[in-house]
Amino acid sequence: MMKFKSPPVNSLSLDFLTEFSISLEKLENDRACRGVIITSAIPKIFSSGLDITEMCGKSVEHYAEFWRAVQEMWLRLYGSNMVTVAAVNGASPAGGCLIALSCDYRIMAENPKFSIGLNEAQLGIVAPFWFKDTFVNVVGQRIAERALQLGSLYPAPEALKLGLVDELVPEEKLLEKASAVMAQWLALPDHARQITKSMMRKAVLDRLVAHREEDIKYFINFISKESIQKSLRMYMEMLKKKKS
Ligand SMILES: CC/C=C\C/C=C\C/C=C\CC/C=C/CC(=O)SCCNC(=O)CCNC(=O)[C@H](O)C(C)(C)COP(=O)(O)OP(=O)(O)OC[C@H]1O[C@@H](n2cnc3c(N)ncnc32)[C@H](O)[C@@H]1OP(=O)(O)O
Repeated sequence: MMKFKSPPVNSLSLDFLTEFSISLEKLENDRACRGVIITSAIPKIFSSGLDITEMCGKSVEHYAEFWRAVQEMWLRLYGSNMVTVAAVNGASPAGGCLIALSCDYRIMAENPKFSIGLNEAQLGIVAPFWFKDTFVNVVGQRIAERALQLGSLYPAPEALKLGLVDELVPEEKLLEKASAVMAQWLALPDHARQITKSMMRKAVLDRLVAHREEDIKYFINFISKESIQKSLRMYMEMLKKKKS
């Protein structure tokens, strides 16, 4: 089990992403480890997505390093040979949703206050093609098209209806259920499951691998625009104001 614990909201900073990728690599190379449950140690928050402060007012070099770390995390998680189960025990916007979408199975606490989705459009930014591909592979083209354009965040019951998560359980049963799902998936021979998983995901993974440097350039060019920086600053201010 991997429990995110980066207060206050498990935002995906460069350090967090680097540590996450290293942990995944270690588990992947451990022959005794066949599966991982991903959840959060922070009440009410699974992950608040990419750390917006990493994308605001930093150097081009920093943006490149940060974006490479985001790519690396996704390539490792989406391409993992292990069984991956997301036990979503709180809010899961944007990059948090990407992590859940990249797992093989998603169980969410049945709390309508917890929402999940790729809300990038609401911040005035664009979900990259590989976020979009991962989303389409889970919910299909039509739902993804609408959800991405509107930057929708769905409360848990709606997320279930759309197939964005596979099931809802009472919060106190979340880990028990995740373990039961893991046992069910691990009951199959690894090689058959792994080859099947790779067959289903390879095209989408290969697309980023083939365009990785180009994608970094796109990101830098996009995020460095003054209009985008302004949108992000306003969004951060809005988050802070919401508190007061
Ligand atoms: C042509 C172009 C083609 C292609 C494009 C190419 C590239 C693409 C370019 C860009 C794509 C970039 C992709 C980004 C994906 C992301 O993940 S963006 C992040 C989106 N995340 C969010 O919108 C979540 C925002 N947060 C919240 O909604 C709430 O904080 C949350 C519900 C998670 C928790 O609420 P609550 O418990 O009330 O906590 P607070 O809101 O009070 O937050 C506590 C403090 O944490 C700070 N914070 C929250 N989220 C973030 C974050 N994601 N990053 C950094 N900091 C965050 C918040 O400001 C509070 O700070 P404070 O205590 O006030 O100092």
